[in-house]
Amino acid sequence: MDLDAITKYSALHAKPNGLVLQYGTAGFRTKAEHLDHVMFRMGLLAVLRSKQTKSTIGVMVTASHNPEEDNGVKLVDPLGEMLAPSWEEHATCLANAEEQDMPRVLMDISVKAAVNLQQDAFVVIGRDTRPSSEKLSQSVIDGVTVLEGQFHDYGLLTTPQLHYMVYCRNTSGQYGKATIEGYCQKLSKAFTELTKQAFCSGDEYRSLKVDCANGIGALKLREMEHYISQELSVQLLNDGTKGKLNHLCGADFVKSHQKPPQGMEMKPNERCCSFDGDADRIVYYYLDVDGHFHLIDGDKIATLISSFLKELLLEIGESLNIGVVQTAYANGSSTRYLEEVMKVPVYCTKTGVKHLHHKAQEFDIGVYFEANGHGTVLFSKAAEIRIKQLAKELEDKKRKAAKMLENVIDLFNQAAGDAISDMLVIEAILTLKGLTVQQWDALYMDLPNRQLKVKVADRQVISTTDAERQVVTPPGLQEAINDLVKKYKLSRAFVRPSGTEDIVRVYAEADSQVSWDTSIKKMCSENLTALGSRGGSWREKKTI
Ligand SMILES: CC(=O)N[C@H]1[C@@H](OP(=O)(O)O)O[C@H](CO)[C@@H](O)[C@@H]1O
Ligand SMILES: [Mg+2]
Repeated sequence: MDLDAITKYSALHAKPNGLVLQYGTAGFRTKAEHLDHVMFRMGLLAVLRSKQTKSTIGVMVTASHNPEEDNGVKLVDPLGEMLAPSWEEHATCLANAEEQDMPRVLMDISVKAAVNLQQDAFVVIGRDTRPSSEKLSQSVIDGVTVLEGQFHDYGLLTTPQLHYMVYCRNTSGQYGKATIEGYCQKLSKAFTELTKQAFCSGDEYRSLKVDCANGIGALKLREMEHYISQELSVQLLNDGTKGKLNHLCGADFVKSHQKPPQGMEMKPNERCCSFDGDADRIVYYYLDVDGHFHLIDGDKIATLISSFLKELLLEIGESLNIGVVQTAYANGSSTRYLEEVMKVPVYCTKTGVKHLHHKAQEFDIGVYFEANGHGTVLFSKAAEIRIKQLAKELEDKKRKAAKMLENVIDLFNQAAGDAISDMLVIEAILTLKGLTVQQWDALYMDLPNRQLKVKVADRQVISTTDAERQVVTPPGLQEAINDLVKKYKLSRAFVRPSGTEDIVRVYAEADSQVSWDTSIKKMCSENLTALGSRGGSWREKKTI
């Protein structure tokens, strides 16, 4: 390690004194102007991680659904997964080291993690469409180069596409070709094969309006468009030609405001969807004939997908185990429907896709989605081999079902939740099952629910257990929630500190009772105000 060169180049990406950031659920995220040193240092860290794992490591420059002025960065591990927790800690230490200490901290990390500095390193880089992203990704490259790592800059990519590239490169192309063309070809081939099997694919199944949040999703869906145009016509809105990234549009806006994005003209019963700013989340929605807005979130996406997979497994008569992974934010109706009607086991993990992804790896087929629309399906290697074998051995209807499963495996991005891939899966399932968006929505009725953001002096005084569903500290808070919950039917409430914002999140759901709403607010003001609350605002989903 050439410490002189590192010191010299680091000075060109100097850290503002006193700035402290944490590698959180989604990497580092803050105002773009504070991130130059973080990018340079993440370039350095990616080289160390690459040397340690003897694999290609990814660096994605994006702040997903945050406002355009923000930016962020996250590292992608060898099989396209999120960075390992011990390296998240290294990332935080390195980003926060004051300028003069940085080379020493870097050395410490390489010693602690037993990095062989003689090993070659290779880093791939992608970025979203934010005005600040190009310059910031250049700072990542500076970090990689000063440690003599090699790199490939993919330029503009969706976050899941970068995960895909990393996965492809570390499996010698077995997962697919590590190019945009390879990505489009793999997905479109699986999509075409699948939809070919449909009996009915009338016009209503063939067109879809997509709100691209004025982000990278628009560019990448355009590239995919001509590969799938025979089967599906997509109309792109908020494609970045006029509006501002994530402003009044995108999956996060639609999910949290429960209304259509700006720029989307919807006819009754027309199927529409929204991507978020880096195209790793998707939600669907429509207006009914009375003009009421209906959101179809990650929970209902997981339900549609798992019921389809279960039917195919029944058809081929193979007892592969299937599990659905959710977080505490999943609507109680979805959990009940999956467990009681579909008889699928459901598991709850902490918030953040890395937790869901990890749990989903325990099953032959692991379906995971956050309510906000981030998710995918993972197939174990053994399940994949078995399905491929059955697609050759079985006959007639069984063979057809096995072939469909084979294509479904290829259509899902198994490295990360992917709006483009999920959209194609959903469109294929709706076509194959001959379902309209209303029929899909009618699988179950969401319980009315609320989310509240409360500012407190120090959100870390709240600690939780049981996948964040129970409060441990401060004392008394869980008892207050228990007292409240037992008075209402089908009610559930929990409080946890956010991992991405300086706030505490309160979630509550119950069947329709006006007083529940008032009671929850009262509980919050009595218990959270004691923590130095600075008030909060309800995000309404449905009126109780
Ligand atoms: C309730 C909610 O939607 N929480 C989001 C949000 O996490 P918080 O820790 O709740 O701030 O951002 C995460 C990263 O994007 C996402 O994974 C998660 O689902
Ligand atoms: Mg995102």
